[in-house]
Amino acid sequence: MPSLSEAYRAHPVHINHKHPDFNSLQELPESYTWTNLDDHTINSNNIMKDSSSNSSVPIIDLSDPNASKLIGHACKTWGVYQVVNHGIPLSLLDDIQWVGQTLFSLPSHQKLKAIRSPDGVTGYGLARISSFFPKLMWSEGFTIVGSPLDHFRQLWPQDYAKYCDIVLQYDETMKKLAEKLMLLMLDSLGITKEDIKWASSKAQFEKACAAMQLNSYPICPDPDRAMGLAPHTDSTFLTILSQSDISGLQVQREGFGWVTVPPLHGGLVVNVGDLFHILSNGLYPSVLHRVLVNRIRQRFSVAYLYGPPSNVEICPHAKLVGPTQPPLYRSVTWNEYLGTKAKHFNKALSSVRLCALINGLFDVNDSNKSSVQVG
Ligand SMILES: C=C1C[C@]23C[C@@]1(O)CC[C@H]2[C@@]12CCC[C@@](C)(C(=O)O1)[C@H]2[C@@H]3C(=O)O
Ligand SMILES: O=C(O)CCC(=O)C(=O)O
Ligand SMILES: [Fe+2]
Repeated sequence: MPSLSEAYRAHPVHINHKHPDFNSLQELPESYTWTNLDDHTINSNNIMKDSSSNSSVPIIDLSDPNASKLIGHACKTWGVYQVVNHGIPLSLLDDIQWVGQTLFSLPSHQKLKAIRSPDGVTGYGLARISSFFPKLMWSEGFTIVGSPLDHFRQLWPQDYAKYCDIVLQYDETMKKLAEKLMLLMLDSLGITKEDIKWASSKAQFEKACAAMQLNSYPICPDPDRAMGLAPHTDSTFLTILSQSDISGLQVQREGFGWVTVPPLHGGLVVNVGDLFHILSNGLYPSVLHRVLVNRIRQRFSVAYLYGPPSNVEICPHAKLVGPTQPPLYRSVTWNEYLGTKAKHFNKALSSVRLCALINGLFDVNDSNKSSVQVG
C-alpha cells in the first residue's frame, strides 16, 4: 500500500537546513526579516469582550448534543474551531509537549543527526514550505510519519524508547478523535460514513493516514519583523493542534484579517484542510493560518495531520453536487495532492479546480489578502 512518503520521492524538497542556534542571536538577521506582518491583526482576547462574539474562533464542547451543527457552522464561517471535553487526557497532552520541548532543546549537532532528507518525510528540519519564501522562518520542526524509531535512536541513543512510546500513544489516541471529528463534520453536511465508499469499510477507514508535526518557535529578538510559520493551509481533511499556553497562531478570516487563536488550557484547535475543502465542494473552506513569535517565551505546538488512506480518490461528494452545484474540484489522492502541494504550494487547490468562481465560492489560497510581502 502506498504511503505518504511516496509523494516526496517524486517531488524532493531541497531546503538548506543550516540555521543558526536561535538562542545565541541578539539581533534578527536580514535573512529572517519579514515586513507587513501586523496588517489587520485582531486579538480575539479583546474581541471576546465586545458584543460581536462572531469575531472569535468558536469553542465547541464535544459533549454538547448539538456539536455537529455547531461544528458545521464553525467550518463554514471560520474553517477552524477549538474543542473542549474531547476526552484526550491532559497528561497525554503534557507528555507530547514534553517530547517536543526535550527534542528541540537538544544541541544543534544532535538534532542534525535526525535531519529530514529532501525526498523523505520524517525527521528534523526547517518548515517544508520554506522553499517558497525568500525569507527564513523563526522556527524548527520535526515531522513524523509512521514510526519515529530510526530517527529517535539518532537523537537519544539510550532512551529513545520512552519518547517513541509517547508518540505512539498520542498517535493512537488522536486517530480516534480525528475519526470522531471527521464524522461530525460529515454529519453536519448530511453525509454519513455509509455514503463514502472508503469510510464505510471498517478496514479502509482505519487505514486513514496521518502525520505528526512537532513545532518550536524560539524566543525572538525582534518579533515584529519575524515570521514563525508563513501563511499556509494544511493539505489534510483536518488538523488537530495542541498549542502550549503561549499565543502565536493566527487564522485569516475574510473581512476580519488575521485573528489570533487564544490558547485554551486543555483545548485543541481543529483546522479544516484542503482535502475536506475538496470533499465539501468548497462549502467548508480550508483555513489559511500562520504563526507569529514573541520575545518572552519559546512556544511549542504539536499538529496531528489527518487525511484519507493515501491512495484513495477524494472528490466533491455526490450529495453536494447537482445541476445547480457542479463539482468544483477534480478527484485527487492525498499522495498526489501532497506532490502538487510540494510543487505549487498555496496554488495547489486552484490547480485541481475544475470550474471558475461560482456563487461566490472561492479558494482562500487565491485571496490577494493572503499574500505577505517580504524583504
Ligand atoms: C502529511 C503532511 C502534511 C504536511 C506535509 C506532510 O507530509 C507532513 C508535514 C505536514 C506539514 C506541517 C506544517 C505545514 C505543512 C504545510 C508543511 O509544510 O508540512 C504541512 C503539510 C501539508 O499539510 O501540506
Ligand atoms: O504552531 C502552530 O500553532 C501551527 C502549526 C501548523 O500550522 C502546522 O504544523 O501545520
Ligand atoms: Fe498548519
